[in-house]
Amino acid sequence: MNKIIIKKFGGTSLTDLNRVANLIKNDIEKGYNVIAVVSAAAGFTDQMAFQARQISNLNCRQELSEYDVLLSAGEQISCGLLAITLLSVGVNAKSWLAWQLPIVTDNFYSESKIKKIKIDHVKRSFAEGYTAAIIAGFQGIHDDRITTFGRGGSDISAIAFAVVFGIRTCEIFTDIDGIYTADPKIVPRARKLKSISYNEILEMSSSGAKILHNRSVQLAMKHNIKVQVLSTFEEVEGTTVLHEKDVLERYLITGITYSTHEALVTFTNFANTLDTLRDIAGANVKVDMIHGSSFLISKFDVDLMTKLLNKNENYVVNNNIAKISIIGIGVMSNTEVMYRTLKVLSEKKIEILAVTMSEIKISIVVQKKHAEALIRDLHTEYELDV
Ligand SMILES: Nc1ncnc2c1ncn2[C@@H]1O[C@H](COP(=O)(O)OP(=O)(O)O)[C@@H](O)[C@H]1O
Ligand SMILES: N[C@@H](CC(=O)OP(=O)(O)O)C(=O)O
Repeated sequence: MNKIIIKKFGGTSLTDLNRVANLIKNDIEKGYNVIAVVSAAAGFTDQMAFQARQISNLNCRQELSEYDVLLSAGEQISCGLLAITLLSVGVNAKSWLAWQLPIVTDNFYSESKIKKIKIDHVKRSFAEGYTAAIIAGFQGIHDDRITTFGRGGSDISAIAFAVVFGIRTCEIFTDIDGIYTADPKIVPRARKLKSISYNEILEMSSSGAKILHNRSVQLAMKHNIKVQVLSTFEEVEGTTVLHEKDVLERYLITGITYSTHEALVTFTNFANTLDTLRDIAGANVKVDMIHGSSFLISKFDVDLMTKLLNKNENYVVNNNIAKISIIGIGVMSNTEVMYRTLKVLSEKKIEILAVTMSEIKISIVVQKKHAEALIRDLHTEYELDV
């Protein structure tokens, strides 16, 4: 059997099927077989999620199971369209949905984890002369029901296929030519990184950088898979994700990210805060950055929290906040980073609503209206601008 290459195409790439098909065809002409993991076309999953949330808060398992049926639809469309495009340019391609292989997961609808992937069908198809296997990303099955892995989860599918096929490299194709020190849509002078460590990109993706799903990075790190982030539209060197010891460049700060997906909840009666936090955590709501009598939760969980706290009115919810994270190995032990961060905040007269630190990340919560300019100012302060 030919050697296999794994390529994942995100939603932003699938707007140009001919380009994607050409990238796959080039590898096949060089003698490889290709496993192409696909997402839904950009915006499709968002639109489905929006429609579902107009109908329901999706608080019960049965609804979440149906939500997964809906959310996984876009990947099926991409599979069919890409396979037809490949066949039309002479590539012997075949598409595979999760149930056909199968990709077996646990039963946590909308946040499921892969337990097992059966690869016999794909192997057999290559043996029969197919050269491209198009796999629907982001989806699995549990007891004959469709599951999904969490938004952005087709990166997880791609790395999982690299693991089960024993392939050491996984190529992630997107609309940008690599990982930058900040989102270039916000910081036009952001710098492209040649390489980045698993730990740093893990912190970046957990703190709002969309570029890779954090669980895909964990999986790649665990199985020693080199991840390459590449552009679908430009043939240039991308960014490689690897172990810290193999990273070439080193800056004081590796990247700055921001997220507006959280709400800041502040209790006016501090005495109740601990009991309340216990109840919230017991209801499976993730609590982040506890700061005095304030804490962060996902905006999606605000309704659930409000229901849990129906008798308690001693709190306020602020939805107009942003969490800015400064990431770099050893940021906490280097006092210079905190000094320079506080200097920028005080010069710009920006109030800190909450702050946390770890050895690799400093996160600060500020009013959302300050966030984008603040990221640019911090980026300049740390001499990251190109
Ligand atoms: N540090 C960063 N480096 C590169 N891109 C970033 C970064 N932070 C955020 N992004 C954004 O991530 C986008 C790619 O992610 P996404 O839209 O989910 O792609 P895909 O559809 O391929 O999965 C880029 O267009 C870019 O705006
Ligand atoms: N279509 C899914 C899965 C995914 O991974 O998408 P993308 O690769 O475009 O981020 C989503 O939008 O969440």
